[in-house]
Amino acid sequence: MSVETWRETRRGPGREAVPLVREASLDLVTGEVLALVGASGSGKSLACAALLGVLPPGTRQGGGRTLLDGVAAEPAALRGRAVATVLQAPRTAFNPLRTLADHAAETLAVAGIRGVAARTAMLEAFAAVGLGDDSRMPGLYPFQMSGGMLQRAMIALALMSRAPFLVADEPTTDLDLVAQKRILDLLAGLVRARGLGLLIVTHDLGVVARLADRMAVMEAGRIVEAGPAARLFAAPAAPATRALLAAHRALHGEPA
Ligand SMILES: Nc1ncnc2c1ncn2[C@@H]1O[C@H](COP(=O)(O)OP(=O)(O)OP(=O)(O)O)[C@@H](O)[C@H]1O
Repeated sequence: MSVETWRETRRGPGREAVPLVREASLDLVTGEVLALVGASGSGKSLACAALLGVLPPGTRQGGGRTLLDGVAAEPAALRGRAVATVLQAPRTAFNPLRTLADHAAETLAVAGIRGVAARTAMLEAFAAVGLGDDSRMPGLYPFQMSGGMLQRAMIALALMSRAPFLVADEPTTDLDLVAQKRILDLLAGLVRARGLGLLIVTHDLGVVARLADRMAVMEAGRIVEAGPAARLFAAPAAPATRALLAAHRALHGEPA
C-alpha cells in the first residue's frame, strides 16, 4: 500500500502566485517509517497538508496527485480513513467542551464502529497507547490532561480510525524531553506491532536515526534527496542533507 503526493502550492492570487512546494513526492509504505526533514520553512508542513487535503488559507494546490495502491484518490477521502494524523500541538486538536469518550465515539463512528464494539475498541486503543490504567480516562476533558497524555490520546484516536497510515507533523515539539522519548517509542512500537506506515516530520536527526527506514530531505519546497536513512547518514549527496547532518553533529559534539 502506498500513498504518494506531488503538489504545487502557491501563495497569493493569480499571476503573483509563488510556488511553495514542488517536486515533492512522498511514498508511504505500511510497516515503514519515512522521515521528512529540512530547514524551517522548507515546505514540510505544507507537503503534509497537501497530502491530507488541508492546505491553510492563502495557499492553493497547483497540481499533483495522490495515489492509494496506484489508484488516484482525493486527499479528503483518505483523511481519517486511510491516513490518520498526529499534530504538533495536541491541545488545539481537541474540542475543549468534549470528553475523550466523545472524541473516540466520533472517530469510531466514521470507521463504522458503534455501541459495545466502540467502547471495546476505545479501551483497547487507550491501552495500546499507555492510557489504559486509569478508568476515569474516557470521562476526562482535554484541560484535565497533560500535553503528553493528550498526544497519547491523539495517537489512540488515530488507531481507532483503523487508518493504515499515520502522518505525524513534529509530534513531540510541545512536550518535555521525557514525554518526547515516550511518544517516539510509542510510535515506533505501533509501526512494528501494527504494521502502520508512518510519515514523521521532524527537526531532530537523532529521531530520524533511531526511527526512520527512509528519509526525504526538503529544501526550498523541493525534495532534494530521498532514500534509506542509513545511506543518507553515511553518504549524504545533496548540500542540504550535508548541512543538516553537519549541524546535527556539531550540536551533539560528534565528529563531522
Ligand atoms: N498559510 C500560508 N500562506 C502563505 N504562505 C505560507 C502559508 N503557510 C506556509 N507558508 C509558506 O510556505 C513555506 C513552507 O512552509 P512550511 O510551514 O511548510 O515549512 P516547514 O518546513 O514545515 O517549516 P517548519 O519546520 O518551521 O515548520 C514557507 O515559506 C512559509 O512561509
